[in-house]
Parts: sequence; C-alpha cells; structure tokens
Amino acid sequence: MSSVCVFTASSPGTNPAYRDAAWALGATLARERVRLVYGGARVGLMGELADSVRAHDGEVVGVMPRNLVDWEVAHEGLSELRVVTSMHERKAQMSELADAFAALPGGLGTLEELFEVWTWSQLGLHAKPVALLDPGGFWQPLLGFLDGMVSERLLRREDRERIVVADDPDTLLDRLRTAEPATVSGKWLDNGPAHARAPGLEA
Ligand SMILES: C/C(=C\CNc1ncnc2c1ncn2[C@@H]1O[C@H](COP(=O)(O)O)[C@@H](O)[C@H]1O)CO
Repeated sequence: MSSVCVFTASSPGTNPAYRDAAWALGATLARERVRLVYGGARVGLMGELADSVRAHDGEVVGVMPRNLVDWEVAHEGLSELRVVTSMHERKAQMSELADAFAALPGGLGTLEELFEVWTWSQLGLHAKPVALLDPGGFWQPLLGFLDGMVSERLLRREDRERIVVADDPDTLLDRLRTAEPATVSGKWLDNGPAHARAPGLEA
C-alpha cells in the first residue's frame, strides 16, 4: 500500500484530540512512506494533516477544484497540487490515486466522500479498503446508526462490517494492509430472484 486518500474536516473543530489524531496520522504516513492523497486545503483538520506529513518529510498530493484554489484555501507546501475543474473530477482523481481510503472526524463533505467510496465498494466499482480513524469515539454514533440499518435489513451486514475502524494510526495502517479485498455478492436484501443480481455484476 503506497498511497492512502484521507477525508477530513475543512474546519478545526473544538476537540483537540482530533487535531492530535491528524498529526499522529500524518507522522505515521510519513514514517511508513505512504503518500497522502487529500483535498488539498490548508484549512481545518485537512491542513493539520498535510502539515504533519510535510513536517515529517512525507509526500502529499492535494487535488482541488479551481474555485477552491481561487478562494485561497489551497495548501502551498504540498509535494504536488492538482487543480481540477469540478468536485466530481476531484473525487475521481483522489480515488484513482489511492490504494485505500480513511476518514478522520469531519462534517458533511467528509461524510459525503466517505459514503461515496463505501458505496462504490458495495457496488464492486473498486476493491480498496475503507477505514475510520476514531479519536474519542467520534464515529461511534454513526456506526450505531448503521447497525440499526442492518437490523432493519436496509444494509447488508457484510457491507457494514467492511469498514475498518481503528483508534490509532499504526493499527489503522496494519488493518488497511491486511484487509481482504472487498467482494460483492450482487444480491439486494429480500427482493427475491428477480432482483437478485445487479446488472453487470459477476456472480
Ligand atoms: C471556502 C472555505 C473552506 C474550504 N472548504 C473546503 N476546502 C477544501 N476541501 C473541502 C472544503 N469543504 C469540503 N471539502 C472536501 O470535503 C471534506 C471536508 O468537508 P467538511 O464538510 O469540512 O467535512 C474534505 O475531505 C474535502 O475534500 C471557507 O468556508
């Protein structure tokens, strides 16, 4: 695994444990020579993470749409900043550049990016592992909500359990490295044979 794409907040938040987690993850990525791919901002936890990787001599690629660069939120100290035309192109490039995905605490943008790569995995569009770094149990309410979806048979247990959760960056990297490639059954829950397989998915 040579590259991890990380989604996290463009705001700093109020909990210092999240900044500490961003710095710890940055130091671990740099030490392990794993390239960081992220949204390219200098603000919030995104900026803390990139600052940490660079401070520890690691490699960082940022991918940012032109309008955000014009808003002057781009990080100017990255190994590479790719300027793209849209948020869609940004996500496509971030996803192509990475061998795995991870999320630190964040807001709507972080959730949107996390759920997109998790959904693509559910659909078999990639087989890359997806992880949560969970300082202070930030992700636990969301995981509880998703467990409720499993109980209500709206989410397959194997798709819920596919997410890797870790309390510290070393464990996170270990688990990403050893995660089984995601596989797809192609079966929708409870819809019977007529809906048993998504078009184009392998048996
Ligand atoms: C213009 C201002 C802040 C800049 N906002 C963003 N800069 C860079 N990347 C962003 C920004 N907002 C969303 N993203 C992407 O989503 C994730 C962070 O979103 P969140 O809502 O803060 O969790 C992050 O991974 C980015 O890729 C001033 O208001």
